[in-house]
Amino acid sequence: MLPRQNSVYSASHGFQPEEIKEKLSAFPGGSVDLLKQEESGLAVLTINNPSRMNAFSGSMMVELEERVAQLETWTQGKGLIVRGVSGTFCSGSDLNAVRAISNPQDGMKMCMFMQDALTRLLRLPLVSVALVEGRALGGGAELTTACDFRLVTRDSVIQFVHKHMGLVPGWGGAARLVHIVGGRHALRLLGGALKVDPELGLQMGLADGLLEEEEVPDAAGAERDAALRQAEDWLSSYTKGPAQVVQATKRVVVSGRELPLTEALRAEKEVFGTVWGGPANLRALASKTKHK
Ligand SMILES: CC[C@@H](C(=O)O)C(=O)SCCNC(=O)CCNC(=O)[C@H](O)C(C)(C)COP(=O)(O)OP(=O)(O)OC[C@H]1O[C@@H](n2cnc3c(N)ncnc32)[C@H](O)[C@@H]1OP(=O)(O)O
Repeated sequence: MLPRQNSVYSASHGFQPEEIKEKLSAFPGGSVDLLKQEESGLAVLTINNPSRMNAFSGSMMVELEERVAQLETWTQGKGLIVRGVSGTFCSGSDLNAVRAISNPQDGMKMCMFMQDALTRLLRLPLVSVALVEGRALGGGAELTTACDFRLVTRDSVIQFVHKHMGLVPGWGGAARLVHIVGGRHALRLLGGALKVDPELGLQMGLADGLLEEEEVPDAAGAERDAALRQAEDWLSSYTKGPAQVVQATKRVVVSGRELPLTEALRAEKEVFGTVWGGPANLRALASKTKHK
């Protein structure tokens, strides 16, 4: 069974998605926008709540899950860029909503909901990039870890501020961070609530690339479009070719990342069977080209 088909939680954990959605929807504001480019197979997921530094309201958490569900069924999808508007990535949960659901029961429900949504985001059979412009704080820092790669701009800061709030990550960010940078660096970032600038991010392996500012003729809007274009160019190196092959590639990596070896090998065999002798394989064999 490929990991993507296993939700993190079930009813036995008290996980009732519809009930939690209803509760979260009581905290409106902002949006999570999805733009799918059918021709290229690239999509952009935008965290859009500028008056709140792109903090996640309750309704935005619900929208995030809905967008992930849309992407889970996108058979022609190959790549995904996650970004925020107005030069900020995301400042985590909306603190107004957090205050209203600060009781243990509601906190656990929000935690399970966001862990499930972000785990499914990372498991998407698309190559995903967090385009980190400006600040990514708290849950926003956790969101960056729910993408395969992180590209940062010169002004970016990723900070797991949870300790300052008497918390630990609740959206799965700690578990993913250990996988990305290792236990020692994860303990430094969480225990010290370190501000990760591009240099530190590249040094620790949290950042996969630095997007240098491009000379652009006019307003900041064009500058941000330049960052998106650079991110798309970077991503295109990994999304060339048929969607079926790109999706199969991500699936075998997800299996290898999450499953014990024997299960990962069996999952790999399953995926291998979907592309062996497939159209792309037969075309490549027919062309007899030597790959550089
Ligand atoms: C599991 C993790 C999860 C959780 O525990 O549920 C969390 O993520 S908890 C939240 C963690 N995030 C934070 O603590 C960040 C809080 N925000 C800030 O530290 C600062 O706002 C900033 C992001 C560093 C920006 O500072 P600055 O440039 O000085 O702007 P302002 O502070 O004036 O913010 C502008 C405007 O945005 C509102 N804002 C910012 N962040 C949030 C937020 N997380 N929730 C709600 N509102 C937020 C801020 O209140 C300002 O609004 P106005 O006061 O109405 O102008």
